This record gives sequence, structure tokens and C-alpha cells, in this order.
Amino acid sequence: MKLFSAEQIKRIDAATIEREPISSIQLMERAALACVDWIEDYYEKDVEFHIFCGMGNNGGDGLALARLLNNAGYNCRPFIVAHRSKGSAEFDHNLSRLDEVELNVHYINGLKEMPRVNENSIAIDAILGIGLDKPLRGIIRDVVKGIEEGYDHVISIDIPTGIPADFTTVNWNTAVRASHTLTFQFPKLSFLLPDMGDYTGDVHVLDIGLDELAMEEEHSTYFLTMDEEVESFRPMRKVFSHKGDYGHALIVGGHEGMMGAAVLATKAALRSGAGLVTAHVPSCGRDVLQISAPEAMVQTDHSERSVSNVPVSSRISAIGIGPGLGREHSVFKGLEKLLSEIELPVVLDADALHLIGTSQAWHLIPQNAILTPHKGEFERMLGREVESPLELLQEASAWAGDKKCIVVLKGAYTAVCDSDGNVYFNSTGHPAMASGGTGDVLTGIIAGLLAQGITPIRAARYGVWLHGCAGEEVAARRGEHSVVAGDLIDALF
Ligand SMILES: NC(=O)C1=CN([C@@H]2O[C@H](COP(=O)(O)OP(=O)(O)OC[C@H]3O[C@@H](n4cnc5c(N)ncnc54)[C@H](OP(=O)(O)O)[C@@H]3O)[C@@H](O)[C@H]2O)[C@@H](O)CC1
Ligand SMILES: [K+]
Repeated sequence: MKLFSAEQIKRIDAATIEREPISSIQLMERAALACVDWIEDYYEKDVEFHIFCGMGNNGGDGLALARLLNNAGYNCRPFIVAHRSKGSAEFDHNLSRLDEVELNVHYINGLKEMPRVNENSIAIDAILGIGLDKPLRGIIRDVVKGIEEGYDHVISIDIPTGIPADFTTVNWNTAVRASHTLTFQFPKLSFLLPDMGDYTGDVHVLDIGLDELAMEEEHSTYFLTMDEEVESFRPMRKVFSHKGDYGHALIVGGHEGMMGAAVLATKAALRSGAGLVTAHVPSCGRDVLQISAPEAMVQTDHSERSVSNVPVSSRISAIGIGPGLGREHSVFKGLEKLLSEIELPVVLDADALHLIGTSQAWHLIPQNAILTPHKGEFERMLGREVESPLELLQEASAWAGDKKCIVVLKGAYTAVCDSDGNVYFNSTGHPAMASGGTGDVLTGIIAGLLAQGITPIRAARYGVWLHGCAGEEVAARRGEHSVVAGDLIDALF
């Protein structure tokens, strides 16, 4: 799914209005109806909605919603946050339609006019949407603070009031902290970075039928990887086939005391469909690997404690390097030799990135290699700390362009940056996955997919998507505090 800036969304709205054709007011009605459908699925009729409306079109949504929720049998009370003397045309239209249902509307000019909250009260935030163009001030700011203090449960319409739709480094300091955000057609860019994304609660994308052609015509370098698309990346299994048809992944990792990382990556490569998997580990790791991953072959290094020299057979089709490698200079020398000799698809993680970064040996990274750093690892690659999540993303994207590789910046909404400047955010995953070893599992999955011959960008996008699905599945089954990396491997499908 393509993602757009606020300016682009306004153009797509306008194109929909012109081409469908549909009036702006009808489009707003469609948006409000989509919210009612969602609300009816989610809430019983014993709640009381306090609907806070601004005076632009987001407020228009709120007023339409008040009328429609009232018709659906909900108890609702609309409040207008009086931040300007005149409303937009769509706001005025929906204000006048409240007469149809005899709903009284209350104006809030000061905090004293905020409603009394009881245990069934839910705030609906329809104050500002994509029209926000400056940090909050005046009465809107006060009401937003009042909502934060007064309500445990808040639903934001389109976007939580106070956060911009676009990526920005401006400090917007006050915003509604929503429990749910019902956003129209596509998630807004700002939802995908932690400084703003923290305010949205659970994001629900409601289809309001915006013009497909207009969305196609708008150029964007930002995408959200969705289930339907990524399913087509899955390597096909043929009826008449054997293990040799599905590639041979080599996992290079392990160090005395850190053999578990190599085990996790090896098992993940096996579970992601590679026909054959070999683990290259220091000789002290041979028994550990053979017992933990009997389906894999083990190739032992002549060094006892760490990897130092990795022969690569001509049968290998992709390599995953890094899990638990350790950071000794001898390991770097082995890595240097390996990377200068191979011409295979490769994924580099953890200690491999650290070793290359420490020696500033970035020339060793093959074109189209996949690098999977988290924030701290990427900062070490950069050689400095970044100031904001946006700067981190921009630097990762620039890095992928400069080095002609793929950078998988791990986090909530992991960003897969390609060398053409495109950024694919992942739509799966769970906070339960923030635990040791999950990165090693990802390296193994991607190596297994690369071995099966899918392109590096697809292997990276599909790999993070699968990894996230497994995290969601295990978190639902075990509870979010009890997920360990090995659970993800068994949940891969
Ligand atoms: N048919 C359609 O178009 C559809 C539109 N849709 C909906 O419309 C929403 C976009 O509506 P929009 O463009 O009217 O902008 P909106 O978010 O209501 O804000 C405008 C107001 O913001 C004010 N303002 C800005 N910053 C401020 C601040 N810091 N502090 C205080 N005020 C501030 C600004 O006031 P001004 O600064 O001009 O005085 C202006 O009054 C979109 O998110 C979606 O919900 C959907 O129904 C689909 C169909
Ligand atoms: K809002």
C-alpha cells in the first residue's frame, strides 16, 4: 500500500470528488458511516460518546458521526471547540443537520465548559485531522489536555489531534493520546515513527473508496507492506521436486558462549523453506548444533572458540552471516576473506555489522546485500547518534542508496530501505518480540528465503513480515511477556 503526505491526500480527496463524482459532503458522510460501522462492531449501546469537534472538516466528520451514532441508538453529546469564528462549509452543513435528530450541541470556549465524565464516557476526538499546520495553541490545546486528564478511553478520527500527518522533526509537544485511531484509507506517515506513533493507540484503516487511479498517479517512495501483496512473494513448491530445488543456505555464526544465536538462525532458515541448511560454527559448537538442529548440516571451523575461515561450497545459494559471531579481530579477518570471495546473496546482522563497522570496511559489503541493524547498530554503523526517529530513517535510506544495499531498520514497523530510495514499512509484529535472539531468527528467515532464489528486496520484505506474523501469533498464545525467540521459529508458516 502506498502512503501519502497530507498534501497528496488532499489531492486524492479532490480527485475522488471530481471523478466519481461525489460531493465533498457525501464523501464525509461515507467516512462517518465507516466510523459508525466500526464503532457498532466494537461497543455496546451502554456507553456515552462525548464527541469533540473542531471547526474544519475533521469537526464536520464529528458532527456527522454524532447524528449517525444517535440514529444507531447510541447516547452521544457533541461539543464544538470554538477555536475560530466560522466553520468550514462541510462543518456548517453537518451542524445544521443535527436539528434533524434534535441533538443539542454545546460550545466549549474554556475548560470550565468541559463535560462531566462518568465511567461509561468515551471521548471521540474529531477536533483536527490532516489540516493541522502548527503546534496546538489556545482553546484546542486546553481541550486536548482536558481530554487527556478526564478520559481513559479515546477514539481519534483520522488522526489524533495535535500530531501532523507527515514526517516532521518539529516538536508538536501536545496531542490527544488515543486508545484507537480510525484513519481514512491509509495510515498517515507520522504513525509509523515512535515519537508520533505512540499517540495513535490501535490504528484501524477504514476504506472510504478514494479514487484508485488518483492513488496510482501520486508518486510516493513510502509503502506499507500488506498481507495480500506479500503472500505473492512466497516461493512456490512444485509437486515434482526435491530438496535440491529449494536452495542451500549457509549460516555463519557462533562463538564460545554464544552458540544459541547460530542455532536460532539455523533453525529459522530450515523453517523458512530452504531445501538444505548448513551451519558453519567454531568447532566447540559442533555438538550443540547437531543436537539442537538435527535437520541441518554442520561445518566446523578449524578454530575452537570462534569463526576464522569459512570455505563456501559451490552448492551454497545464499549466506546469513553474523548471529553470535563475536567481535575478535580474527573473526573479522575470516569475514573479510569470506566477503571478498563470494558472489552470493547475503544477509549481514549483529556482530558482522559491528566488525565491518569497527574496521570501516564497508567496501566489503556486496551489492544488494541485506543489512539488518536495529537503531543502536545502525548508529554504530553511522559512527554517531541520531537526533530523531526521522533522521534515523533518512540516514538508513541514504545509506542503502550510497552502498547499493538493502537496510532493514528493525523496530515497530520495521523499515526496509532499498537502494532506489523506497521505504517499505512492515505491518506485522508485536512488542513481545523485543527480546534477545529475535534478530538472529530474522537473519535465518531471510537467508532461507534468499536461498530459495527470491530477490533480495522481496526476501527482506517477506522475511520481516513472516517474522512479525510469528511474533503476533506467539504473543496471542503465550502472553506478551513470555515470548522467547525460539517460539517464533515454531510459529513460522
Ligand atoms: N471531503 C473532504 O475533504 C473529506 C475530509 N475528511 C476529513 O477532513 C479532515 C481534513 O479537514 P481540513 O482540511 O478541513 O482540516 P482539519 O484537520 O479539520 O483542520 C482544519 C482546521 O485546523 C485549524 N488548525 C490547524 N492547526 C491548528 C492549530 N495548531 N491550532 C488550532 N487550529 C488549528 C485551522 O484553523 P485556522 O488555523 O485556519 O484558523 C482549520 O480550521 C480529514 O482529516 C478528515 O477527517 C474526511 O471526512 C474525508 C472527506
Ligand atoms: K482528530
